[in-house]
Amino acid sequence: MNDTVIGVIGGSGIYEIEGLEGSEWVAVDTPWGEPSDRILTGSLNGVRMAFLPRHGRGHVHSPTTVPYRANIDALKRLGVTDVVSVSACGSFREEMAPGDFVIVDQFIDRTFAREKSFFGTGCVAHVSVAHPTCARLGAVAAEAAEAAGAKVHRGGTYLAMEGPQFSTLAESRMYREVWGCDVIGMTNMPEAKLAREAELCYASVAMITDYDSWHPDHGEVDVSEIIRTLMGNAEKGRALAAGLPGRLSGERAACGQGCDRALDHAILTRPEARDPEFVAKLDAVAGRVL
Ligand SMILES: CSC[C@H]1O[C@H](OP(=O)(O)O)[C@H](O)[C@@H]1O
Ligand SMILES: Nc1ncnc2[nH]cnc12
Repeated sequence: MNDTVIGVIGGSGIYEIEGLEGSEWVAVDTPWGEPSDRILTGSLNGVRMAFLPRHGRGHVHSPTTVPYRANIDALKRLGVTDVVSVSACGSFREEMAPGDFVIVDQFIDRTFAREKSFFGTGCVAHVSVAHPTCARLGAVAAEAAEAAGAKVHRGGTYLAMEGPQFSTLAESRMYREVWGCDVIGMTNMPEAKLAREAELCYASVAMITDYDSWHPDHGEVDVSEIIRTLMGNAEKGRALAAGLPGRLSGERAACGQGCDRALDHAILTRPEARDPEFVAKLDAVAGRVL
C-alpha cells in the first residue's frame, strides 16, 4: 500500500499550521484551475503532511468561489491519502456549545452554485456518498481533538448552505426542528463529495462558533464573535493537526470502508465512448481506474 500522507484543509481563521519539518509552500497546477493558495508541505513524526487554507491566506475566497475541485485534485496530486477538514460552524443543539468540536458524519447539501463533480460529459461516474465521511479517520480526529483538550461530540449532521449570508430565523428553525441537523456551515459540500470521487478518506471537524439564529438566548450570528471563538480555539486546532500523524501509521492499509476504492464500479461511460481530452483531466483523481 501507499504511505499515509495527511492533508489538512483549514477553514475560517486557520491559515497555516506550525511545526512541520522541512516546510515549504508549494504551488500546484491542476486541470481545474488554481487551488485556493499554495500548499504548505512538510512532515511531522515522520509522516508527510500537506496543509491548504480553504479560503486562501488573507481569506480571499468566499464559500461559493472556493475552488473545491482544484483543492482536492491538488491534494491528491501531492499524494495525500487522508483529508481532515476543519471548519467554523454554527450549532443547532444546546449541548453543542461554542468552543466544542463535532466530528461530522452526515451532510444535507443545500449548495447550488458550485461545481460538484470531477466527472461529466465524456466520462460519467456515480459514486456513493451514503456514508460521506471516513469513520476510521473521524475516530482518529476525535482522539486527537480530545487529546488537545477539546470537548468532542462524535457524530453530527452538517447542513451545507450556499451563503454568504447567514440563515434566516425560519431557515434556522427548519434545519434544526424539521430536518434534524446539528451544525451548519458553508463549505463542506461539495468538498466531501469531491474527496470521495478522488478516493480520499475524508473527515470533518466542526469547530462550533455560534448558535446560528434559532437560540432565544443568543443574538444573531456575527463574524467578529465567530472569529473571537475561533481564536480562543486556535491552540486546540493546531494541537489537533499535530496529533494526527502519531495516530495514523506511516504505512497505510486499505480503508475498511472502501473510501480509497470508491471508483471501482462507478464509471459508466464505455472506454471507447470516453472523451480523451476530458479523461486526461482526470489523471490525478481517477488515474487508478482509467
Ligand atoms: C467566518 S463566518 C462564515 C464562514 O466560516 C465558515 O468557513 P469554513 O467552513 O471554511 O471554516 C463558514 O462555512 C463560512 O464560509
Ligand atoms: N451560523 C453559521 N452559519 C453558516 N456558517 C457558519 N460558520 C460559522 N457559523 C456559521
